[in-house]
Amino acid sequence: MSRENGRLHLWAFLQGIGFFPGGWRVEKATPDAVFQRAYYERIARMVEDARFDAIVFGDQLQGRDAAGRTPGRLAIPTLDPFTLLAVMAGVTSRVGLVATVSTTYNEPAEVAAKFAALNFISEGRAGWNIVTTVHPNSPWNFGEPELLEKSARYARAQAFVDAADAFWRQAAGHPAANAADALRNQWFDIAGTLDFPTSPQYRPVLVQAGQSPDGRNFAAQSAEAIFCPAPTIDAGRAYRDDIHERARALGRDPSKMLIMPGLAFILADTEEEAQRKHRHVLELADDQLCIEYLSESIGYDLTRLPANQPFPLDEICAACEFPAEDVRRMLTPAVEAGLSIADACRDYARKPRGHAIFVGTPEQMADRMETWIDAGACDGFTLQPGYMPSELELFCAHVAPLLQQRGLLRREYQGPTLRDHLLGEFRA
Ligand SMILES: Cc1cc2nc3c(=O)[nH]c(=O)nc-3n(C[C@H](O)[C@H](O)[C@H](O)COP(=O)(O)O)c2cc1C
Repeated sequence: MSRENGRLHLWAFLQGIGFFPGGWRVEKATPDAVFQRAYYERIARMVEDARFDAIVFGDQLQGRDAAGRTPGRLAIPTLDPFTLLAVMAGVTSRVGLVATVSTTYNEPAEVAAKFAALNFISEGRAGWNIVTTVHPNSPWNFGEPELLEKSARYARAQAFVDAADAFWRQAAGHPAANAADALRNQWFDIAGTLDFPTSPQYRPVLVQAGQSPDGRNFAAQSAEAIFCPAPTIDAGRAYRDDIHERARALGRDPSKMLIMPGLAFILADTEEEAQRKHRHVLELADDQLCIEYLSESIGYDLTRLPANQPFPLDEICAACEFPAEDVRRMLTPAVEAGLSIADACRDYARKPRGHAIFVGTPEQMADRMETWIDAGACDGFTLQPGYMPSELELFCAHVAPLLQQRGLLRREYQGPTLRDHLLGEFRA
């Protein structure tokens, strides 16, 4: 990678209101803005000025109030990523634009065509975070009773991506070697009828976040950038080594895939002030909200249970919608520690989904990022602002310039496409 491109990659994972479940209640938060075009335009310009590689939007296919379990307070909707990214493309010229899209509840020709559109109108800045959908309520929105089993979801994902790739290659005038396979499974038959001009990036950058063996193999096979939760340097290094080993076994060059662990953050001028802000955002998630939050993550209505008692593990595992063994593994430590439901849910809401959390000053955050990069724990970070937009603003204004001064982050983009930002070289 060219030095001018920096050693550290930055992606902004934007979840509407931010990372912490109580974040939308912070005085500086602007939850209403997630419905306004100007908000997305401003964020896109800010992130590009700070020289991020890309902006990413997630994908939630489940009804958040399914089974009456998670009433209104968690139900802040996520808007369609393609629409938001098209708006952002209109006010920027370099930053990458990544939409998360499921391969379990879409069809390849349709998804390939949407990404082709985003890639054209952004002049080669599109990326696809490929997910297989984990929430067990999602199938209800697609007329299906239950989620496909995980290895079947990943097998479908691989065939889906092959078919989409055949579409993009054919559209770019380079029929894929595997086009025949794609045609055989009857998923792909329209690209040949289209006459596309050449795009500066023939297909979107492929992104993945597999954790299970099936998921990691899929990521190692297909992804150019990979998200993961990594709470410590050792966890990051172990994940990166594992993916690199899987990639080598598949004949891929590991230097062509970036490992980007999630990093949530709260910033302030002093460490004490940052700690105070962190405590405040945690306090804003009251017991009721924390119990609803964990309820949604395991697919079981914990609000019906006495909050001052421990989890009745057998009762929950017999009825929860997520796989019982995963839920048992997740809740057992709290039961063994003798925690009440309220305390365990509060703990969970403090560290959502196992991601690393940084609380401190811009200088400390730059130090920490540099340490992780130097230790080979990652190639960059998928940043998840503690709440929006103020924490992202602080990062762009104060941490990004420090990273640039240290030669870690590009001062200028080296090329026009998202793939250029990842690899520091032009690859058509
Ligand atoms: C940073 C990050 C963001 C993710 N975003 C989404 C998302 O928006 N939608 C989704 O269905 N899954 C999302 N996932 C879940 C992954 O796709 C994946 O299912 C998860 O990491 C577990 O891996 P496994 O599928 O191999 O078990 C995300 C994971 C990570 C680490």
